[in-house]
Amino acid sequence: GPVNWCKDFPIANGHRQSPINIISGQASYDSALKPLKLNYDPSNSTDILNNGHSFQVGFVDDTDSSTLTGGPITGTYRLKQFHFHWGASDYRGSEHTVNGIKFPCELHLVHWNTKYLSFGEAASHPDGLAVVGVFLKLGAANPRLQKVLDALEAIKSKGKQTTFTNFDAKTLLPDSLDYWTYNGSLTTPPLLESVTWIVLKESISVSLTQMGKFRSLKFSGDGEAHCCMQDNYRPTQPLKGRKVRRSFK
Ligand SMILES: NS(=O)(=O)c1ccc(C(=O)NCc2ccccc2F)cc1
Ligand SMILES: [Zn+2]
Repeated sequence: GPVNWCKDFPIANGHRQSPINIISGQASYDSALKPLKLNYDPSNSTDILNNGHSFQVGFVDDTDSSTLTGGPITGTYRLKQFHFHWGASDYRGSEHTVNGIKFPCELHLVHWNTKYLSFGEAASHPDGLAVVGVFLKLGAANPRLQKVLDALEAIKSKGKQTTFTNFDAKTLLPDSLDYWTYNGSLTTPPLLESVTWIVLKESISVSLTQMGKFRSLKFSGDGEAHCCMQDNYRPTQPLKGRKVRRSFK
């Protein structure tokens, strides 16, 4: 788990590790930050996969049809996948926290800079990746999550994958695209310090029942001892002098 990662990935103790606790009062407003532009083509979604530490919905990323532009980044970043992190209880599960507050779940939309040839190549450059983080807050059932959650029946255990087409990732976003942004890393090994983080201020809702569906997944593969997929979040990491900016007054 996270405590041992530094043995195999010394960058775990690096200077721009993620996630972090966002202290809203210390985030400085930057009027130079542009509005986020997320243009996602629903026909680009391809599959949903249980990769043994989360589940992810994959997108075709061989053209600029599902992109992130504007915001704190320059150029065009392509959507590769989205996935979630969640807890065993409703009081933890998010990776980023706000003023010490944990959410039960956090969505990550992962994009890579098209100035590089592929995601893998981009992941090794400081401006290679951009991840949009969205908090999920306990409340009314979120109908926009339902299609994703219903697909989990088919990918209960590690390594399971099924087709997942015509999904519009934009439907998972809150009304406001106000955000905090800072320079960070992947939150799972290889923990590469190549991510411009864009964490939305507004959350989307998730119900207790829907959280139960996330927790019904298994870390384990078929035939292995059943191990519920939960608490798949990394604890917050030291800021080490980084500045967090905000796009909103
Ligand atoms: N939780 S997150 O920070 O949003 C995050 C996003 C993507 C990855 C990933 O793609 N790992 C595999 C990987 C990494 C580097 C190069 C190729 C890869 F497939 C890991 C963490
Ligand atoms: Zn993630």
